[in-house]
Amino acid sequence: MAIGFRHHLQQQLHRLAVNAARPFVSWAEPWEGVDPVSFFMQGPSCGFRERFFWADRTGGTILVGLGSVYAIETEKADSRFDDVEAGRRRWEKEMEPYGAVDAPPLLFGGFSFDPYRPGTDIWRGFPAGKLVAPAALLAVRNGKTTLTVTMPTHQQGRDWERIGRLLERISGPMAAPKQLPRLVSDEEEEKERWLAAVHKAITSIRAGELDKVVLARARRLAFAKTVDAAAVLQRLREQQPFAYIFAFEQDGRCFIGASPEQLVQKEGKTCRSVCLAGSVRRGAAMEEDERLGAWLQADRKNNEEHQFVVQMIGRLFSSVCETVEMPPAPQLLKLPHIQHLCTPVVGRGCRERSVLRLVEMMHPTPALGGTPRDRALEVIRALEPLDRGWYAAPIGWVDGDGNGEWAVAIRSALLAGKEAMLFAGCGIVADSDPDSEYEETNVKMAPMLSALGVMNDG
Ligand SMILES: C=C(O[C@@H]1C=C(C(=O)O)C=C[C@H]1O)C(=O)O
Ligand SMILES: [Mg+2]
Repeated sequence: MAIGFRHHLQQQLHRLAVNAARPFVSWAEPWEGVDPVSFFMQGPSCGFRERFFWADRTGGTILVGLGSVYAIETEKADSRFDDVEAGRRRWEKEMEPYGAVDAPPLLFGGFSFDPYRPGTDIWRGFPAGKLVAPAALLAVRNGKTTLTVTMPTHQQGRDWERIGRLLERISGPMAAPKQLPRLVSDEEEEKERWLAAVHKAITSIRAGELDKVVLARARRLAFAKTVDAAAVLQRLREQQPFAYIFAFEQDGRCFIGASPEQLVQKEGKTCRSVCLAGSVRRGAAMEEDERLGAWLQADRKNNEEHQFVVQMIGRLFSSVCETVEMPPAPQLLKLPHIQHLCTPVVGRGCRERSVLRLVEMMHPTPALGGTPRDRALEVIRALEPLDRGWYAAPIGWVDGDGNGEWAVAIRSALLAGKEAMLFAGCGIVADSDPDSEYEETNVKMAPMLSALGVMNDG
């Protein structure tokens, strides 16, 4: 079956390439029975140096990409969104899609949190902005799986060889992801220093210098062996069913996570977002859990944290959409380790053509930066010693029409060889208590710790 399929694909692409008027062609073909994580796993052994994984909150859309046939990368802080959007438009013109119409080729991408802050070596390969068109894309939508292969028309050799290998391997018996290695060290920023930074932020807020700022901290884990991204991905999929599961890997460095937070989705003229801020842990028994949830919904400090996000996203959607709908009071979003205040927002009659424009306007929302935005970014630069890299920044995909979905890359870790760097932050407002905020960041690291096999929470 694999040989027949491979031949068929190659013939289609060859025929298209010969007649194509544009520099790239793609062919999409239904391809049932392939597991997305197994597909992801095959990347390195087939010679692909880039891998991408995306599953939306419902698990209804799963996108897995291997390789890179077209990439847009920018380090320009002032123009990064323009650069990336210009690259997307160029892509739209240079690309001829054929085959199954419901599976168009797309670009995976990500941005750094703060391009004005000098980057450190740990985030090598993760620039201020990047979009990549994979050579092979596996897409699961509405229960149907398709493979889309994208090739430059002038030269198909190297990537074609890799795809041939991929088709061969994926039809054979599947290996399981590697076992997770043993933890050998665990370092974090000194707790007292972080608490002092939070204390300073509270003082500035009470002095009226700003309303809210999000401060983050990191934890560096070292393992006895290399951490297999596919194994972590598999566990995240099992353990975090209502989160966006994402992975963005290049040259063996993989940024991975399970984020509950949608930044923005655009589908035609409809756009959606979720305001997420205000948190408490889950209770051990149902009664305690409900009590904590009711406390969160009534708590003034958490509601204040939340309202800054609602105001900003509501205002922004109103400026680009004809109508905006949102519930009058926040709902509870319950995840395995944590519960949040949550306000979904829907905008109709959106005037922007590309989701990337919406990403640009929205990042960073007060859920990850603060209010007012510029003042909060200054406070983060002054008080946070961390290089956030792509943590707390937009990650997602866009297609040739400008539709796509982006999440905020939180509950995440950067995997590099035997090391994993975990990140978590929390919204500081006038009524914050440093010790409770510290505890909140611990709860937010639990999903990644559990996926890495470091925390056993059954
Ligand atoms: C910053 C993070 O989470 C954000 C902060 C929240 C809060 O402070 O209550 C809640 C959800 C997220 O918007 C994180 O998980 O690292
Ligand atoms: Mg909070």
